[in-house]
Amino acid sequence: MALSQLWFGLNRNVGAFLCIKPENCARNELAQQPVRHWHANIIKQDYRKVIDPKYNKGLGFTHEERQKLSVIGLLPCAYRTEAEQLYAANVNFNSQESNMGRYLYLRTLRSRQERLYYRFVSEYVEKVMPIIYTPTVGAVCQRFSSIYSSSMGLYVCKYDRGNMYHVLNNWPGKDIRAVCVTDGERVLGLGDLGAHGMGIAVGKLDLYTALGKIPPQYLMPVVLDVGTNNKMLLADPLYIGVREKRCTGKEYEDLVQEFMDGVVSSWGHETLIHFEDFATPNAFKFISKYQDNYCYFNDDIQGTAATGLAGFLAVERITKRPLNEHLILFVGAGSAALGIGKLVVKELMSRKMSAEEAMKNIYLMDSFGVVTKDRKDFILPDIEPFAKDMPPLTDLEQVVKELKPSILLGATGQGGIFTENVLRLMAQDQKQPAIFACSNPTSKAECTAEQAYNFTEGRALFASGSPFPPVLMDGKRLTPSQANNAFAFPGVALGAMCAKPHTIPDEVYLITARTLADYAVEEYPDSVILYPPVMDAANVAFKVGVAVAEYLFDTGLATKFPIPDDVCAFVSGYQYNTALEPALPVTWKYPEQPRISLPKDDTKECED
Ligand SMILES: NC(=O)C1=CN([C@@H]2O[C@H](COP(=O)(O)OP(=O)(O)OC[C@H]3O[C@@H](n4cnc5c(N)ncnc54)[C@H](O)[C@@H]3O)[C@@H](O)[C@H]2O)C=CC1
Ligand SMILES: CC(=O)C(=O)O
Ligand SMILES: [Mg+2]
Repeated sequence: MALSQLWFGLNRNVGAFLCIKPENCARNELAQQPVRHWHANIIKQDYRKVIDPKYNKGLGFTHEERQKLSVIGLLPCAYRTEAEQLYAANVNFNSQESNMGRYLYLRTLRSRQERLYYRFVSEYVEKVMPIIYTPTVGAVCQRFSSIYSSSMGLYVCKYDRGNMYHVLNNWPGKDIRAVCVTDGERVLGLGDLGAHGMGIAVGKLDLYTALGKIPPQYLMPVVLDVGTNNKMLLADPLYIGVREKRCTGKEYEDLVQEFMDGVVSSWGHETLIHFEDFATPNAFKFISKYQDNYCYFNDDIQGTAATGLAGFLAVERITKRPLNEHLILFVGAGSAALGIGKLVVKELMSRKMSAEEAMKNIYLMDSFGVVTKDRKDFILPDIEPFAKDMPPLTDLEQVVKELKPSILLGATGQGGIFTENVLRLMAQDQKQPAIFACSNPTSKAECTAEQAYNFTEGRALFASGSPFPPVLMDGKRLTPSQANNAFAFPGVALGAMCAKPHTIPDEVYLITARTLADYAVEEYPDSVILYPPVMDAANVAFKVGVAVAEYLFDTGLATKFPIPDDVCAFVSGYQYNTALEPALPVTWKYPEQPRISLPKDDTKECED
C-alpha cells in the first residue's frame, strides 16, 4: 500500500510530520528491532483498518493509537476530540460557497470518516438534511454525470440480465439487510434522470442512518439502469448510464424480477427492498406484484401515504373537526396523492365507515381535471373508486370555488399552481385552511410558505415536501412544517430490519401515521404544527421503528427469533452508534482463568 495513499486516507495530509517529543519515538525505535518484519505485517493489517472510512478517525486517533498503528508522523501532532472534529467539520461545511459545494464536501467527509459524517449529519440535521436530501439532492441528481467522482452505489444495467447474482455480489458489503433501488424514471419532481437516480438512492439511505440510526454497512443503494428517455442525457457526452431509450414491457419486468430474486438469494428473504422514484404506473404494478411476497415497500406511495395521513390527523386535531367531515382535494393523482388517498380511506374504514362513506369527501384532480365517473379510462385502476358523479371541472380555481375544500394537497410536480387566487379562495371559506405543497424539490412546490401565509392572512396550516424558512407576519413568526416521507421510511425500515418480516402489510403505514401524529401531540401539545420539527426526526424514526417492530412481532409476521421481551431495548440495541470508537476496539474480554499451582517436580531419578 503506497504511503501517499495512507496519508490521503488518514486526513488528506500533504506530507509526513516529525514530532520531536522523545516519548513519541518509541515506535520508530521499535521498528529498528529484529522483529521488524513480523511487526510490519501486523501493522499492515492495522493500516487497512485505519484507511477504511469505517475506522478512520483522522486527528481523532490518540497518540497511543497512532503509536500502536505506526502512523506517528503521518498526522500532525494535534489530537482532536470528537467535539473538536465536529467543530472542524462545521467550519468546513459553513465555508463552502454553495449548497453544491456543501454536498461535495460532505461526500468527501463520508468517504474518509464515516462515523464523523453521520455524527455531523445527526448533530446538524436541520441544516444538513436540505443538502443531502431535498432540495439540493435534486440538483445533484440533475448534474450527476458531470460531478461524478466515485460510484457511491451499485449500478445494475439491462445488459446484466442473466448475471444478476454475480453483479450483486460484487458489492463489497457482505451482510446487506436493506436495498434502496431506483430506475430513475421519476426522480423527485424532476422527471426521467436515468442513472443519475443514484443520487436519490444514496440520499434516502443516508437518512436511514442519520435518522433511523441503521448501521450503514447493512445498506446498499442501487440503480437499475434500463436506459433513459431524457434527450438531454442521451446527448450528454459525459452521461454515465446506458445511452439508449428505456427498455419497457417484458424485458424491463424480467430484469426487475431477476433483481428481486438476486437480492433474496444473496442476502435472504428478509432483506428489505425499498423502491424509490419509479414512474407511477410501474410503482403501483410492482406493489401488487411484490408486497405480499417480499420484504418490500414503495416509499413514494406507502411512505408518503403514512406521512400524508399523519398530517391530516394533525389537521383533525387542530381544527377539532373529524377527518370525514373535512373535504379533501388532492391536486395530482399519482403515486403520492393516490397513496395518501388510499390510506386515508383505510383510516376512516378502521373507524367503522364503509369504503363509499370514506371516499365521499375525497376528490382527486389530475392534469385532465377532477376525476369524474364519465372518464373513459383511468390511467391507474386504483383511481376509479374515487371518481365522482359530477360535471367535468378542469380549472383549479374553479374547482376550489365550487368544492370548498378544507384540505388542499398538491403532489403534481408543477411549481406554483397554488396561485394567489387559489390560496385566497381557501382562506375565504375556511378558518384554518390546510395546505400541503408536497412536490419536490423546492422549485416544484405548488406554493411557497410565504405565499401560503400571505394569501390566507397567516391562518393556513401549511406544510411542504421541501423545507421553507419561517415567515414573519405582523411581528409573528410562522413556522411551516415539512410534509416529507423522511418522517416515515427511516422508522419503517428500522422496524422491518429488526423484526425481519417476509412481507410488510398496509397496517404498518397506518401505524406509522398514527405514531408520527401522536409524537407531535405528545411533544408539542399546545402547538398548531402539522409535523414535528426536522430536528426531532430521529426520535420519530425510533418511535415508528419500535411501533412497527412490535406490530410485526405481535402478528407473527416477524421471522426474528426469539421474540425479544423488550422490543424498545431490542430496537435501540440494533442502532448505530456515531461515537468514535477506539481504532483497535476490544470487542469482548475473557475473564481471568483460575490458576492451579504447578505440581512439584517429582520425577524419580532414572534407575539405570
Ligand atoms: N413530500 C413527499 O414526501 C413526496 C413528494 N412527492 C412529490 O410529488 C410530486 C408528484 O409525484 P408523483 O405522485 O410520483 O408523480 P406522478 O407523475 O405520479 O403524479 C403527478 C400527478 O399530477 C397531475 N398533474 C400534473 N399537472 C397537473 C396540473 N396542472 N393540475 C392538476 N394535476 C396535475 C398528473 O396528472 C398526475 O396525476 C413530485 O414532485 C414528487 O417529488 C412524491 C413522493 C413523496
Ligand atoms: C420525497 C420523495 O420521495 C419524492 O419527492 O419523490
Ligand atoms: Mg421519492
